[in-house]
Amino acid sequence: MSRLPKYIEADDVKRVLKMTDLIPIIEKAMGNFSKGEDGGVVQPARSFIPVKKHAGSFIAMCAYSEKDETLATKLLTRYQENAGTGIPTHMSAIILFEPSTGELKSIMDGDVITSMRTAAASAVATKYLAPENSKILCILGSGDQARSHYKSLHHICNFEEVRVWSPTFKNAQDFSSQLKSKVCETVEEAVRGADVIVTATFAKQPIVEWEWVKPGAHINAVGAVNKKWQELSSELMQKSVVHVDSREAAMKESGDVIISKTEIFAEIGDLVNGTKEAQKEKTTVFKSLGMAMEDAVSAKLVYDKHMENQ
Ligand SMILES: NC(=O)c1ccc[n+]([C@@H]2O[C@H](COP(=O)([O-])OP(=O)(O)OC[C@H]3O[C@@H](n4cnc5c(N)ncnc54)[C@H](O)[C@@H]3O)[C@@H](O)[C@H]2O)c1
Ligand SMILES: O=C(O)[C@@H]1CCCCN1
Repeated sequence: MSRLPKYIEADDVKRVLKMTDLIPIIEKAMGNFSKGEDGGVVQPARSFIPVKKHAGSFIAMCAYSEKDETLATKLLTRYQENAGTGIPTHMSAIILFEPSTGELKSIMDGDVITSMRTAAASAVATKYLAPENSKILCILGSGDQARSHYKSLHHICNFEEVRVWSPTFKNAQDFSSQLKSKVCETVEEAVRGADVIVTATFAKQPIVEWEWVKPGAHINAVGAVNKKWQELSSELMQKSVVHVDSREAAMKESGDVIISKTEIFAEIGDLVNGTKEAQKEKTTVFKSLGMAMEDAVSAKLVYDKHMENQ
């Protein structure tokens, strides 16, 4: 008997997905991922198809987690030139299967999950790596990820000040009128003295320099997902203790890691599992690339909560 998969639209994803539920689930998923075969996660390298004619990319990301009983793929487009047109720069759908039978369970919006699970992964990194009593948050970029990070990181630290910088001043002003923050005119002004820094931009060349960063600060570097792009200077990468979500992906996809030839200290999952020690007192970087595994556990959470309400 064939059954129709459940379609779950963005508003319904938003209604059931709560950051307080998501952060611990992503933390556990990052831990399982870093256990290798014992973690029961299968996550092949993702495929990028360049749509050169239109300056876009199509990305396919698949994962299975035995422990979480979830099997899913996210299909996503990234069209940077959509910025300012009213069409988002990232758009996606997640397809969820039942691992025990292979049945197609659901097709759901992937945009809300991409925003929230990326910010949740940075929240996990920040929990382990931010200096004690972090008070100043700096956000570079004012788009979708900048906004979701503003929300997720407030679950981890009691910030007294949030600073925002964006290449288009008006975008930073709009951000600040919606999410309480101070607009900065330069990256340097935003970064100096901050305890936690988020880089969530489409920069292709480094925008943050080592000398601006407060010793011991923690940086969540979310953009520059391309082997030729950098958000952080090579000096900053080399002098910081660098963490990633997936070593394998970082060596393949991260210009911040590849160009700087920096040494990766740990995956965030290693900190979760206690196999590597978090060095909170040092200047730390979490180079985030995003994992299919994060989408798969988030999609299962959304599906289960959505079906409870049916
Ligand atoms: N690590 C992950 O899991 C993950 C997930 C989703 C998105 N991303 C990446 O995060 C970044 C932000 O994504 P988003 O969804 O917020 O995009 P967005 O389009 O909503 O926002 C992009 C931001 O970058 C700024 N920007 C554009 N060009 C720039 C430049 N040359 N220098 C500095 N800033 C520039 C824009 O003004 C805007 O504030 C992108 O690089 C995206 O690919 C990473
Ligand atoms: O993990 C993700 O969902 C995104 C896809 C776009 C590039 C950055 N990472």
